This record gives sequence, structure tokens and C-alpha cells, in this order.
Amino acid sequence: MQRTAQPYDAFLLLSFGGPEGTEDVIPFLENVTRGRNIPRERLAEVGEHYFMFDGISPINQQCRDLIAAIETDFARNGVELPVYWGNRNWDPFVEHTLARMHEQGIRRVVALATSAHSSYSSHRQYLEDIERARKAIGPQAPEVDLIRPYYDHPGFITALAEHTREAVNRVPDGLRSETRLLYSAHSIPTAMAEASGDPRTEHGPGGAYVAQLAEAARLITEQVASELGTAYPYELVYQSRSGPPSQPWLEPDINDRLEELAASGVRSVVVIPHGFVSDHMEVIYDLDVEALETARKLGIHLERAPSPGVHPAFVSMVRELVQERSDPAAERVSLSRLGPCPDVCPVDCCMQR
Ligand SMILES: CC1=C(CCC(=O)O)c2cc3nc(cc4[nH]c(cc5[nH]c(cc1n2)c(C)c5CCC(=O)O)c(CCC(=O)O)c4C)C(CCC(=O)O)=C3C
Ligand SMILES: [Fe+2]
Repeated sequence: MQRTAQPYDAFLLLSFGGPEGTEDVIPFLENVTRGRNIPRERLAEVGEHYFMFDGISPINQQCRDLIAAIETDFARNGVELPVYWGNRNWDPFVEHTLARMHEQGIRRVVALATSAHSSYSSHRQYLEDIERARKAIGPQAPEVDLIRPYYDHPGFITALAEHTREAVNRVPDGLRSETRLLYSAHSIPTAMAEASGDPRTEHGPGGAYVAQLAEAARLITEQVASELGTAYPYELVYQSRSGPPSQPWLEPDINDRLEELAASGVRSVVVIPHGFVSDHMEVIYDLDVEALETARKLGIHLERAPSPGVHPAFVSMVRELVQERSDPAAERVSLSRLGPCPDVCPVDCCMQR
């Protein structure tokens, strides 16, 4: 049976935003780092990553491509919701988008963020973005329901498993059997990780964020094994650390881990950026430039799998989650042993520190 998205009158894609020219880079970084504890040297360094790509982050075009794919998929499946887009840190800002939606008479919005996991940076901060935008409009502001973290949805897992399988198949024949899978996610301060998820649930070290990353890595590896007949050894690594050196962040950093693996004789890795939804700057710089260079120096063959991007399973997932959220009786789809994340976050989950 076709479920419509009755209770809502619009869909909103929420994202991070990124610069689209050299003159945007510094103002963008100022927006990102306002009120955060990031050393100046790190900022200058990250600015250079953007300048290397003419100040153009791929993330905005990736959002446009995803929106085009979502619109096509909605139309094909009878979901009659207009699609909007708003960012935290760059044009189109979510404040402006929501104000425009309000002017156009939109009352109830279902939103999806381009981050799949529970943590302050990847989920709670999007709830704060929504509240800031609503507050600026006032009591008549549209209601906005943010879709739950979806790292465990079959659409997300399938897209990554297929990309991983293709990357494994690109490994030269002589190295494939000894390949290791490295699942890479954005490092966050360990305090932020510990505070991720519902504090009433025991998640183990690193909180819900690490538990979810581990669970997704297991699910993707199993799906790849069932397709290729080989259960490749796998592990979690982290990338894109910032913040002062005195502050502990999730480890190991992918570059440090590559050193250790090389020392123990590993010659081939497939890196899967399963902490990300698209191949934005942190993927194309921190993995395709930096980690690839580390691997080359160490004599390790590195293949990177793409993140979900506009994989059809991922695009369908967006619609399925919209339909699910539209129907209070719908089953919450999840492949995870942790169970589906709640639709409405407890007030104290994923707090900043
Ligand atoms: C968990 C997480 C995701 C989720 C995964 C996802 O959504 O994909 C994510 C996404 C992104 N992060 C991005 C860029 C940046 N993140 C920074 C800083 C930070 N990120 C953090 C965490 C995360 N970040 C944290 C804990 C900090 C420290 C400061 C703070 O506590 O907030 C900084 C400051 C400089 C630096 O230190 O790197 C920049 C420039 C871009 C845009 C890329 C592009 O332009 O294509 C995207 C999508
Ligand atoms: Fe970030």
C-alpha cells in the first residue's frame, strides 16, 4: 500500500553548508567556529584545504544533486511534498529558508539532516538550528520534525555495502585477499562522544556515536561478505580532528593507524567513510589527499569507497523515512542490534559536553 505524507506539507533538507568561492572561505570558517574552541593554526590549515579546491566545497552541489534525486523519487512514488534546503553555516541559511516557507504558508515540515549518527555535532545541533530559525519567525513558525538518526537504515547500509564491494573489487588481484576494511568517521571530542545518545542507556565507551559506528561497520561488512563470500577484517578509525591537543578526541586517527598497520605488514586497505553522507571536503581532503599520501609513503595500497551520495537505495531511504514519520503506526525500520533511534530525542540526549 502506498503511504502518503499526509501530516506534512513540505520536506526540508538540512545540511552543514560550505563555501563556493575563495571569498567565501574565511566568512564560512568564522560561521563554523563561532563560540567554539578551535586553535587559529587549525583554522588557517583548514582554510588551505578549501583554497586548494579554489574555495569550493563540494557539499552544496552534493545537496543540490540529492534534492534533485529526492524530487524525482517523491514524484515517482506519489509523495507530493515540495522540497526545500537550508544550511547551518552557509547560503542558503536555514533561517532564510524557514522564513520563506512560512511566507509561502507552510505549516508542518518533515526534515532530514545530512548526518546519520547521534551526537551533538551530527544531530542535536540540527535541532538547535531548527529552533533558532523558528524563534526568529515567532509563535506562528512552522513546526519541524527532524527524522531520527538513520545510520542503521537498510538504505544507508546497502548504499555503503555496494560502494565497499566495488572498492574491494578495484583492489589489485594479488592484494585483495589480504585487504582490511577501515571504517572512517569524523572524530569528535571524547566528552561529546560520551554524551551522545540517551544518557539512561548504557552505550559503552564513546557513547551512542561509537556504538552506532561499530554497528554500521559490522552490518556493512556482513553484507559485503554475503555478496563476495569473504568476511574481510575490519575496524573503526577517525579523521578530521580539530580542537586543542590537550583535549582528547576519538582515536585512532586514520593516519596513525595506517602507520601501525604498515609496521605489522598490512599492504592493502579499503577506506569506507561510513560516518558521512556525501564526499564533502572532509572526505576529499582528509582521505583522498592526506590519508592517501600517508598510505603511499608507507607502501599501502588504499582504495576509498564513496559515501552514500545519491545511491538509489539512499535516495529511497529518504522517502521511506518521510513516509514512516508520517504514520504513527509505522514500523521503525532498523537493522541495528541497538534498535531504532527514537523519533523525538529525549531533552538530555546528545548534549554538547
Ligand atoms: C560529527 C561531525 C560531522 C558529521 C558528519 C557529517 O555531517 O558529514 C561534521 C560535518 C562537517 N564538518 C565540516 C566542516 C568543519 N567542521 C569543523 C569542526 C568540527 N566538526 C566536528 C564534528 C563533525 N563535523 C567537530 C566536533 C568540530 C570541532 C568544532 C565543533 O565543536 O563544532 C570545522 C572547523 C575547522 C576544523 O577544525 O576542521 C569545519 C570547517 C563539514 C563541511 C565540509 C565541506 O565544506 O565540504 C561537514 C559536513
Ligand atoms: Fe566538522
